[in-house]
Amino acid sequence: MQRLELEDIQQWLPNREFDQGTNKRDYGQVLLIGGSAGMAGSIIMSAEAAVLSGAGLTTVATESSHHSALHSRVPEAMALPLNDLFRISEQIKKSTVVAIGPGLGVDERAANIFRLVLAGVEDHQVLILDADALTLLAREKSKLRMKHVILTPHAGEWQRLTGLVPSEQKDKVNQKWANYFGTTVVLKGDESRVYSHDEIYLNKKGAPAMATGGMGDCLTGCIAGICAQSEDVMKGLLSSVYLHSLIGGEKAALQHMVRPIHIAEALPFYMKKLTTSLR
Ligand SMILES: NC(=O)C1=CN([C@@H]2O[C@H](COP(=O)(O)OP(=O)(O)OC[C@H]3O[C@@H](n4cnc5c(N)ncnc54)[C@H](O)[C@@H]3O)[C@@H](O)[C@H]2O)[C@@H](O)CC1
Ligand SMILES: Nc1ncnc2c1ncn2[C@@H]1O[C@H](COP(=O)(O)OP(=O)(O)O)[C@@H](O)[C@H]1O
Ligand SMILES: [Mg+2]
Repeated sequence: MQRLELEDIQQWLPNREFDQGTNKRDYGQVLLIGGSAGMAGSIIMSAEAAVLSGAGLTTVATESSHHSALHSRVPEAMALPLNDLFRISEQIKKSTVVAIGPGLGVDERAANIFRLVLAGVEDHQVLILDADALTLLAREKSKLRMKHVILTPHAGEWQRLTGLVPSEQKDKVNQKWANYFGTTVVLKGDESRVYSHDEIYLNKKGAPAMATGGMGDCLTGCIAGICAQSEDVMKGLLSSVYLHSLIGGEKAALQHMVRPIHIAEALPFYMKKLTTSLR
């Protein structure tokens, strides 16, 4: 088991300080899919984190009735209707990272979009399955064929996927299940663990002030945005998990609870501070 440390994350986070002649297309295209009726906030929080962690272009497939809410909170993001499977499928092809699940629902439409994503994502892309996409995966219990798939369950979602109740969710068996699905797994909790094929990483940062709805949705956007700019998917993933908790933990020193959107707002400042001469 390897504990995540600040010195490692400083090396792994994307650093733009010395880039020359780049444009938005050099920093990745993120597609976020979710936010069915009543759940606009989930995918808006993901979008805010993706944009503010530095994704070059962010597109959100969400209920059309949520587009104005999305644009008023995150005008940098583009929007697609959740009902338009053709446009979602076209957007998948253009994406560096696809993240699906926050607020998506688990009805027939959600299942169709989920299948479209599983069929469309290729080995050069990163796929993140969170929230309701994990429930849809649990129904099928299928192995995933793509090279870079990240699952981000909490203990309840992991139980749905594996049948393990939280007290049975121990490292050895968790890693076996991660390997079974053919994915990297971020098992979220007060301490989060990342199970890759051959290593387990422990994140000790964070605080109970982060225990509020939407905190995982924010993490999903953060992973998507950072992985979209990272050559090495695992380094992008590990630095996202650590950074999200680092910010939450530091805010918790002054606050009873921490808003997910405030973690997103802090991302560009922390990324600059941790990766450049400002540190
Ligand atoms: N503002 C919003 O629109 C929000 C939307 N959300 C969406 O709401 C949907 C349901 O999400 P839920 O996370 O409630 O998932 P689920 O309703 O799928 O799972 C919750 C179940 O897991 C169990 N469980 C065990 N350990 C847990 C743990 N550590 N944390 C949470 N539950 C645990 C709970 O007891 C409960 O039975 C998702 O689509 C999610 O993205 C939430 O993210 C909250 C905020
Ligand atoms: N007590 C805690 N200490 C540290 N981090 C926490 C704590 N409770 C929750 N978190 C973090 O908050 C996030 C919660 O994710 P999740 O349960 O998916 O929330 P949601 O679905 O409501 O967005 C995870 O990143 C988890 O690690
Ligand atoms: Mg969640």
